Amino acid sequence: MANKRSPVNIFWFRRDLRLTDNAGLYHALKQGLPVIPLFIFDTHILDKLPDKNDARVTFIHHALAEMNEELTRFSSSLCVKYGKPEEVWQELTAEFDIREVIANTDYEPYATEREDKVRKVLGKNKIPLTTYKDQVIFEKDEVVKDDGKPYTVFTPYKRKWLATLNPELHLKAYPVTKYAKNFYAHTSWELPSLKQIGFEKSDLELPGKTYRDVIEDYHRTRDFPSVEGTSRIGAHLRFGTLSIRKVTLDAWEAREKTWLNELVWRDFYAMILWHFPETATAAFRKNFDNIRWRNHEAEFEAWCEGKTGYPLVDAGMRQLNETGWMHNRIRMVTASFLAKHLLIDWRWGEAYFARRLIDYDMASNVGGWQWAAGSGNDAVPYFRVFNPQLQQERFDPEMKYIRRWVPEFHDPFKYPKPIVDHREARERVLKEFKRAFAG
Ligand SMILES: Cc1cc2nc3c(=O)[nH]c(=O)nc-3n(C[C@H](O)[C@H](O)[C@H](O)COP(=O)(O)OP(=O)(O)OC[C@H]3O[C@@H](n4cnc5c(N)ncnc54)[C@H](O)[C@@H]3O)c2cc1C
Repeated sequence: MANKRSPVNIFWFRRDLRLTDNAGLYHALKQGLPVIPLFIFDTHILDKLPDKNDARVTFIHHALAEMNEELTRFSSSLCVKYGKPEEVWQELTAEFDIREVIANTDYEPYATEREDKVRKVLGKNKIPLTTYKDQVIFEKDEVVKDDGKPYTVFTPYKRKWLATLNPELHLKAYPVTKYAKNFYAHTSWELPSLKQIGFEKSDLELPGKTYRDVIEDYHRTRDFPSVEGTSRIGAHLRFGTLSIRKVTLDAWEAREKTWLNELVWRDFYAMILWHFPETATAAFRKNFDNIRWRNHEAEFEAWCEGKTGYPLVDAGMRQLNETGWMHNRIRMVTASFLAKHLLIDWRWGEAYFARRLIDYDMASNVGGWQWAAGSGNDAVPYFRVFNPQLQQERFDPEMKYIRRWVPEFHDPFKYPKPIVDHREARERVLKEFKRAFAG
């Protein structure tokens, strides 16, 4: 073990919980000083989680345990702290002779704010904090319009993204193990249990890491919620337990490119949130802020519980509540139903998804919600109101998905009548949207 006062670098894990192909970790180890691998259970985040069996916390804990196991190969272990990051860093600067802190960039507004605070603490001790791109293929201003402004429409963004991509350069793996001998030698740090950080193990099944088997057929199967036609790797991309470079390389090398398109959407929404952080809570199209949302609490509750009387909407909400995941087609249908049929503020729905989705990602969730509500930068036109009945006929024609999640849908004694009439709801929302846009 290195002497406590001999110089070290620290690599701070956040949304990059893996030891392979990790940009920042590679650069940290390559420098030569012993590198302490650090993770902080951030109480600013944990204290706000209402469910003590939150599956995301179980997911992270599981990923940390796996990394710890792998680190024993290099006679090292994770240093895991619990608390407010700015205070934890204060303690770490007193405990170790830190020469540099290295991390991968986290683009969310809270992460940026947190980093600013930590930079101040480190700055007082003259310790630099260096960050690397790892979470996306292209970040910030790497894919922008010819005039240097950010794209706000997906299709031209995608065209430029594809034209900019050099797979040998942008998708190349970082060979972390080449310098693994530089991990700080220390095997006795303990990973706190879930209970020690105030949580319980979630009962939800955590998603697997396989995705290759869906790529070739994705364009045919992706819209049918009863088919296992999508990868379900969102949580692994969210927490970095899979490398976005490796996943994108596999998508790039496949014959069928529809799935690659989805990964570009992910970069697109991350870029939008970075350039327009205010859209996390405000409509991208400003005139949407004039809408008088009805915000009917009992109707919102019925939507959350999957009791709207629209079987496809209810199936989606029950799938979300019971598994922590919902199929993309049904995310669109349920989101549109809340914002348009019920005229409930899209932010209520966004917050509910944020609480329930294991793959919750602020950029994609806000992007998806604003798209469905019509307030987004490249959204579905405001006057297009998904008809849940027609959506069911097209995408769940044999009602397999509905039968799975709402088995009582045909029983008038057990299943509620529709909470709103489709035609009336459509007229109501169009009237309100027109009023809001005229004012
Ligand atoms: C209202 C709404 C809310 C959403 N909230 C989230 C969210 O919180 N987190 C999230 O990762 N995605 C979100 N999405 C996008 C999409 O629904 C999910 O990424 C997808 O359903 C996850 O399932 P999968 O992993 O099987 O995806 P696949 O279809 O297998 O796609 C592979 C990966 O590509 C990315 N991706 C796919 N579709 C999109 C998309 N439309 N936008 C951005 N990235 C995409 C995801 O990382 C996904 O894991 C939302 C969409 C809507 C309409």
